[in-house]
Amino acid sequence: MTAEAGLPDTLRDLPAWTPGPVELADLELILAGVYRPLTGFLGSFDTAMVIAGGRLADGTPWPVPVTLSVPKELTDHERLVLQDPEGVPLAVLRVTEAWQDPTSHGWRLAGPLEALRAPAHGPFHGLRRRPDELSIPQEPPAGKLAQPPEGGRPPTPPVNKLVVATREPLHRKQLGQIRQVSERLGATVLVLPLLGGEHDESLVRALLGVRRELPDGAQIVPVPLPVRGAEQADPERDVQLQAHVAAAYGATHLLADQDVEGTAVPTVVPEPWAYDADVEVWRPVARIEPDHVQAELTRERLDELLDAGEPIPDWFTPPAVARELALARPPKLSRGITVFFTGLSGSGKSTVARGLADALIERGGRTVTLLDGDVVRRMLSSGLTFSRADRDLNIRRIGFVAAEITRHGGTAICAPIAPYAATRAEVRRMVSAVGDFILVHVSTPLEECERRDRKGLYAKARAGVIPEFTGISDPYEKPDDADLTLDTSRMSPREAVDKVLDLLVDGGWVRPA
Ligand SMILES: Nc1ncnc2c1ncn2[C@@H]1O[C@H](COP(=O)(O)OS(=O)(=O)O)[C@@H](OP(=O)(O)O)[C@H]1O
Ligand SMILES: Nc1ncnc2c1ncn2[C@@H]1O[C@H](COP(=O)(O)OP(=O)(O)O)[C@@H](O)[C@H]1O
Repeated sequence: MTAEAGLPDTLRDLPAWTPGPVELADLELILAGVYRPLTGFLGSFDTAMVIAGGRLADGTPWPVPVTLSVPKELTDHERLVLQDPEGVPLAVLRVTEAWQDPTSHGWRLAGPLEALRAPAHGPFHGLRRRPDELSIPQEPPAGKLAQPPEGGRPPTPPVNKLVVATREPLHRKQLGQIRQVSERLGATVLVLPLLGGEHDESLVRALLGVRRELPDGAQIVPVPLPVRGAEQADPERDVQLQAHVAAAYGATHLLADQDVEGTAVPTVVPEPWAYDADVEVWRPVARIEPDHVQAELTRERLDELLDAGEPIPDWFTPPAVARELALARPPKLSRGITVFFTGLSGSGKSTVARGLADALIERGGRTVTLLDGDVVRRMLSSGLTFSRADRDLNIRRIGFVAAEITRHGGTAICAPIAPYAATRAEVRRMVSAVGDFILVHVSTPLEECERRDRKGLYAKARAGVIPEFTGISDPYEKPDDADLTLDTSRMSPREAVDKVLDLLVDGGWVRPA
């Protein structure tokens, strides 16, 4: 890595691009040597071979396509600066191939990377380590040192290293299993929190909170390894990638839920454990008396307890972990939520949204921000037109603000037309990552909206004075994923508001009146 200086003169004229979150994580791991033998992003042939058979073109096993998407405009340059989301240059890509993905037809660039600067890390940056920065050699666990042969050099002690790569906190069961496996293998333990979710800091805190319950000397090193997109989300290949990462960090074994063949280091699947409720300890199922009661807390039950704000039992997880679970999934009554109205102009979105905001404020207990279509157009999105691109940008801006409000436990009520399903889905994804999202389709028929014509816009649209008018000369894609549908030609505004309130009360987000 070069020193923290500005961009070298020779690179200033190169085009720059900010890769997506998974690609940035890949870039960091390539530069850190964690993805060796990869030295850059893959080309079309390597990618096809990896997808088809889990091997690079030269036969080296590699589980997932590590590729870089770019807009077409960037495909005819020899070099490209890759930067972080704040625009800080991280690396230079020497382009060896520009290629088009055969399925999505999106453009990709391949080629080796040259590091410019180590990526800046936020919270817990002090824990990050590249493999070459780990404190090696590590001491073998006490009692495992072989005796030196007489007169000869002492042999290097066989040191096993168990890597536990996880996107979830460790509960009492997993902690017991890790202690058992590491003892059996005579292994030191390295926990790799796999970052890339909305609750990264919470995950790291939850793992630091159980440090004392891990085998002595266990290290915790966060590694950016987000879950890949749907088309690549294959649990076996994820384990294989984790095994590559583990190998780079010197692992001899990787703890896994399932045995996977051909991994870079062997996987170890712990034997099943359960809570022996009679003697109040976790232990291997095989060692629980047949007449004893075994307990487990399912994921569904855990979520129910968290949603209701009820305590997580101490037998299941240590208090430090329970605290983090509650922070990552707050009780529904205080969890952030976005209620997103969509529908034609004049369908009643603003009227119902305003009525809902008033009702929630009157009840108390929730902070409310109303992002009405017209108001947003004046403030956040002034200057935007009603072209498809501008409407999408407008909705994304609303989604961004709504997601921030939701992240901080607020209630965002949005009421734009939002005519395109794909953009609405994008907003649903953004918000759902940090809280809850409810889509309300105000499905009032066009004829009724046009009859109301509160602002005289339909008349102008029919006369051709306003072009690209939704429902007249521009499309509206009806949602098929609405959580509630309201046809306001058949109900009063009060009834419409009550239907949304009922949904919020039934779902647990709002206290019954
Ligand atoms: N061409 C065209 N098409 C649709 N609507 C138009 C247009 N020109 C102006 N208006 C007025 O703008 C309001 C819709 O803005 P939105 O931001 O909600 O639209 S979008 O979601 O970006 O499509 C909409 O307000 P509402 O009636 O509250 O929906 C209209 O008053
Ligand atoms: N049940 C109802 N819900 C909402 N609006 C209604 C209803 N019945 C009649 N209206 C009237 O329809 C018009 C809807 O306008 P508005 O709320 O601004 O719609 P939008 O925001 O979708 O453009 C208002 O004049 C409102 O009084």
